[in-house]
Amino acid sequence: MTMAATAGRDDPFRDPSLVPKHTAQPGEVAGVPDTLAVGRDASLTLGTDSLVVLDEELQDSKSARCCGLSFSNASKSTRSIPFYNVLWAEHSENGDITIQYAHAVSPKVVRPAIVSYKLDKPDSALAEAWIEKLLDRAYGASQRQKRIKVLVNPFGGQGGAVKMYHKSIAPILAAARCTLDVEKTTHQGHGVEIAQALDMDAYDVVACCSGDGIPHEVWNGLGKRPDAALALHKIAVAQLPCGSGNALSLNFNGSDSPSVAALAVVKGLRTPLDLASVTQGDRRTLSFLSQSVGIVAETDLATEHLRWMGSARFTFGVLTRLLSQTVYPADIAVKAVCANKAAVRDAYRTAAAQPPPPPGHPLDTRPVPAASAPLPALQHGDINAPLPPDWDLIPHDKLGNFYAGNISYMSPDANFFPAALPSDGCIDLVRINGDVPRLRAVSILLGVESGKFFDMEDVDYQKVVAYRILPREQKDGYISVDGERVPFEGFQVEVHRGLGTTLGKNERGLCEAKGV
Ligand SMILES: Nc1ncnc2c1ncn2[C@@H]1O[C@H](COP(=O)(O)OP(=O)(O)OP(=O)(O)O)[C@@H](O)[C@H]1O
Repeated sequence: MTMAATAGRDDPFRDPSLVPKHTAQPGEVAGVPDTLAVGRDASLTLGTDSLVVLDEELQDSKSARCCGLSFSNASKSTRSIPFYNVLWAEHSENGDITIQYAHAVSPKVVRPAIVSYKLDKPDSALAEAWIEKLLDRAYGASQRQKRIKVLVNPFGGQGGAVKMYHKSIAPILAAARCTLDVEKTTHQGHGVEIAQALDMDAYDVVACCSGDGIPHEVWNGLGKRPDAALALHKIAVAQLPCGSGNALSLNFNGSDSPSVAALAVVKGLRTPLDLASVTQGDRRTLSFLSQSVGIVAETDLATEHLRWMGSARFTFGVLTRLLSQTVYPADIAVKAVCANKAAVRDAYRTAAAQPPPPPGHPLDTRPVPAASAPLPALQHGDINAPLPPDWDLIPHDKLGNFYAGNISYMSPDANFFPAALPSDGCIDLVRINGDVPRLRAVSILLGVESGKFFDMEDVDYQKVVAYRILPREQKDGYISVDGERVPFEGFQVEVHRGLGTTLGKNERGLCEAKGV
């Protein structure tokens, strides 16, 4: 991402007043100058992608260090702050203009910083109009001053969520003038209860300082309400990564670093997200991330005792099972939309080539559901209904990995579903046989990290709108829905296009991942 750290690369001799003029966008205040003179030798200019601070005193002023500006090259008098990093700006009666921004301390850490200057001649109308223009560039179509219900799971990840929230997240949200209502989860399922009772008119976002478990609970809580469709549409669920699995943040904030994710949430665009109904027994659960049966589920859920290994735990777990060529027989029926990789790639490229909304226009153009609309009815029945006549139940005797994903990244180095489109109404389904020769199996595992996975011949990859899977010949085993263990019995999944809402960086609503 472009951050304040790039400031040092700017040409120190460039005259910011010569920065190409930005074309006025609808809603922008016409006639407001891009450059404000702030003192004898200083100016603030709205450049193409950043706010350019020209200040002769930056060359030797140590006091300006408290402003958080970078002094890697003390001879420079020009610094730029990417608009993306600008959090807030305001002015006082006596002509002070104060700009708060997220300063990149390192690629994984941003901290709030301030630049403050006095206008040459106090002019409230000018200051106000210029600040409006700056905030317009800084936020674009993203809502300013979001009202956020923050849920902190004190036991998420290594148990450091409360500390991470106060140290890395809250300062960024506060600097952006978000309205915050913070609550710690006190027990399992608390996220469901909070979302179920949430005052929908009081918040725009529920941000979870947690792993993927709390977002899963929040979407399910919203889904239990009598006004589920409206609640899922109105309330964006985001993650401020503080857990052991932070896939939601990796895919939409482009990072699993708490402070960088906080900035992404501040700047996030409302992004429609498919949610899938998983029916099992007589239960119906919403899934935003994944369902897995076989090697991934077993590795994820059966290796808790290896947590001390950190991220190597997963690789180790998969390797031991690959080498023993474990199979997990099942009968599977799918309703496919893209039945082969060529069709999948085509669908991805078509979506990725769509023009983004015009500047200032929202990405989310879904119609608002009626206030009384509940969760959508199942189009294909549940797991207990007869198999829809156009689905075939196909025996998979050698199944090794059954993995269905709604978004791309499952963990930091695993872009497992590179073709995933968050609101295409499909879930991406990967199937790999468990009896592939060991060396090839290992190369598949390595292919996930290297990005070659999708094209490997042993990897079956489809886009489906619904499926049913019935495990066979195993007394017990592991099934994971969004990383949580569910009973070992058959289940059916049906995708609801754009039923949920998250916040994302991508102007086309795509995941922050390399596609296909
Ligand atoms: N105060 C609490 N005490 C015990 N469990 C809680 C509490 N708050 C939340 N939980 C539960 O913790 C689970 C995991 O949460 P989360 O996803 O935040 O963390 P994680 O570290 O990524 O998860 P995991 O333990 O699954 O790896 C959720 O199922 C949630 O219900």
